[in-house]
Amino acid sequence: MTHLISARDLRASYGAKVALNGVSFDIEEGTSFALLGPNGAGKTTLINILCTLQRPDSGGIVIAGHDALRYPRRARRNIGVVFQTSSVDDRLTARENLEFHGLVHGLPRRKREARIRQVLELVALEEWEDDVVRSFSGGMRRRLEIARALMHEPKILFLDEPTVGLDAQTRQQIWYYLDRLRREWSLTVLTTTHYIEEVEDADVVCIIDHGSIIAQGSPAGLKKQHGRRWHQIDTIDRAVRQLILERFAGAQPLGVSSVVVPEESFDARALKSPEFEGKILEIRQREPTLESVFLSLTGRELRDRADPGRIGNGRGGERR
Ligand SMILES: Nc1ncnc2c1ncn2[C@@H]1O[C@H](COP(=O)(O)OP(=O)(O)OP(=O)(O)O)[C@@H](O)[C@H]1O
Repeated sequence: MTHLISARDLRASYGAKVALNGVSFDIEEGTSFALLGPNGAGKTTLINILCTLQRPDSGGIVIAGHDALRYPRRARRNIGVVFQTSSVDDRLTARENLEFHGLVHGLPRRKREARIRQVLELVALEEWEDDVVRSFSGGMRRRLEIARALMHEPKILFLDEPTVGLDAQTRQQIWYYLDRLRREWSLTVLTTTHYIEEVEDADVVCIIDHGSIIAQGSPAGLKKQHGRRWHQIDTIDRAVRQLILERFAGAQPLGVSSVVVPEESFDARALKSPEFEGKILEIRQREPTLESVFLSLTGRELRDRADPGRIGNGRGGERR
């Protein structure tokens, strides 16, 4: 097994504020690795350190076999980065932005031309290559940023909150292109997000809170190890729901007349009592979610959801 990225005991602080409190992990080649955590957890600090923009107070990083703290340039050659805030030049065309990035990385003309065609095709921006970026939508800009980050053929792509500020449909597009990169280009992709729905398809999810990693594993593994099972109870009206909310510890309302109850406080016999006769429509068991993993590890909910109304993992579907 090849570790393309290894981080050891990374620590960083801003004055008295500790942003990273001893973070260690390994990322295998070809993996999609999602760093999930609430705002202020330390995700941006970690990305900045990994892409050699910021030095940690202590710790070590090896990227593609290079000690990134001693030889940042060597490490950097292997990395493409998409930052949280837009960094493309909106006075230039899409092609000019890519051309400029290729020049900075010293790509010869022929190689540059071929690579520009390749990355524009990947993010489906060929038709707009000669348009000025100022006229692009938020999603098109983000796609161009992904294309630009790939110009110098890095092995690793870092993306800091790649979908923040985009609408639901555009977020799906971005994930479609990132999935394609992983499938077709075998790239190692590290993304940070505070949208729990967006990490369901990652190979490895690393949950970070208050500057420390609190759990790491595949989404299925994390759910199995830390998730809670719930029972969804559909009732005939709000009044019955209220009764259940008062009776079962940790119960939460759902929709108009349903309620979810954690497995440990669920009591099937109580629901068969005369009090509830004819008032319960259906009882279903719900599998653990990553939301419940976060809740059981931190005692808090990761409330800032991408789209509270959406069911599912928020990916796939839209192509362009
Ligand atoms: N330049 C800075 N000066 C002082 N404190 C900082 C600075 N940058 C980050 N912090 C603090 O360090 C902690 C980690 O911040 P960081 O930006 O790495 O978290 P994050 O998980 O990326 O959150 P967000 O998604 O909001 O950017 C936070 O408490 C933040 O307030």
